[in-house]
Amino acid sequence: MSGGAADDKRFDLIAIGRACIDLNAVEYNRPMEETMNFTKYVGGSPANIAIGVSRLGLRAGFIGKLADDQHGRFIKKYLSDAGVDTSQLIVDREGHKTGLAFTEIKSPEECSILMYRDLAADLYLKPEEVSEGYISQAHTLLVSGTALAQSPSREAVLKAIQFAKRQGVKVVFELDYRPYTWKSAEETAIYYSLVAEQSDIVIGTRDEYDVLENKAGGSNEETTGYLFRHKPELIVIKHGVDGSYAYTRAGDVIRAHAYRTKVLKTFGAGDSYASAFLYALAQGKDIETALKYGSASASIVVSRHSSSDALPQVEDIEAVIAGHLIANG
Ligand SMILES: Nc1ncnc2c1ncn2[C@@H]1O[C@H](COP(=O)(O)OP(=O)(O)O)[C@@H](O)[C@H]1O
Ligand SMILES: O=C(O)C[C@@H](O)[C@H](O)C(=O)COP(=O)(O)O
Repeated sequence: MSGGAADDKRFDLIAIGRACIDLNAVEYNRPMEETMNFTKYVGGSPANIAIGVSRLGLRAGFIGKLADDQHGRFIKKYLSDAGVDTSQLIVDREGHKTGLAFTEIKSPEECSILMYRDLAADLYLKPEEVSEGYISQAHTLLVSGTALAQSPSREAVLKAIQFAKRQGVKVVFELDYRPYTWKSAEETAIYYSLVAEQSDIVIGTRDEYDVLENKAGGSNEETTGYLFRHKPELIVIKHGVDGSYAYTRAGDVIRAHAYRTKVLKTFGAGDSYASAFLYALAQGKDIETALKYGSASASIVVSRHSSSDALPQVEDIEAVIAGHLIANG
């Protein structure tokens, strides 16, 4: 994955999946039952990642489906203003709705998300709405695991991956597991492993890899031993505030620490991490540096209110890395 001056590609990264609305509690340190005010932001993991890489200077596009309503139009404008190409954002004509995520900030350690995703428009993206020509214009296709939860979005994503492989576009799989939309653990593991085995890079938390492998308490060694028998060349496994590891097919293991910060809430960490990590790789930085970019970006976002508006600029990330305050280090 690389950008650069003599580049015949139009995009560094195209993300596929959901673009939704986050409603983040304005009153902190309170249960949802007592929260009266929420601020509206664009949300949805792949949308956040597209916004994140665009804010860092990469050329990003998005493939997805939006509700034909005020929320859908808000999302499209926000993505477009953030520099993300929205030409492949299809407007739903069948009455489906924008997915909503209400966030609860009980304490900096205790956050949760209450999702309203019945009939969410993003899950109705159809295979015939995915363009091979569009995907061919990117270095990287970023796939979100949640988009595999239901048909026809599932088939649309599988087709996008087929196109990417045919066009020599790298596939990055962000596991992005949201239990709400899946029917069973077995179903999730089948589709997660199917896609992970075909991807060039896989990014997820330790818990998400356990979902992929349909077992509890798995180890990074078991996960990498399994996935390196397939396509992946790089596997990133995140362990929350305890940091993260990158494993390469060549056998390197690189550890990154989390950066210490004043945490407001924990959600948004994963999307900011993925966007800055992928940005750094696209800039040709080594994996150790890319992990630092991801960790630094996440430390910034967990100290701010949103997961999208809060995504940082390159200078903010580099200032954190230069400041070098490591959590649990
Ligand atoms: N409390 C925290 N303080 C600082 N950085 C954090 C904190 N929690 C997570 N991070 C950073 O965000 C990264 C991703 O967090 P994690 O919780 O594993 O992912 P996700 O948000 O996808 O569940 C971690 O590897 C770490 O660098
Ligand atoms: O992914 C969603 O639909 C909600 C997100 O927009 C939300 O901000 C969030 O939970 C981000 O999660 P994370 O980056 O995986 O922590």
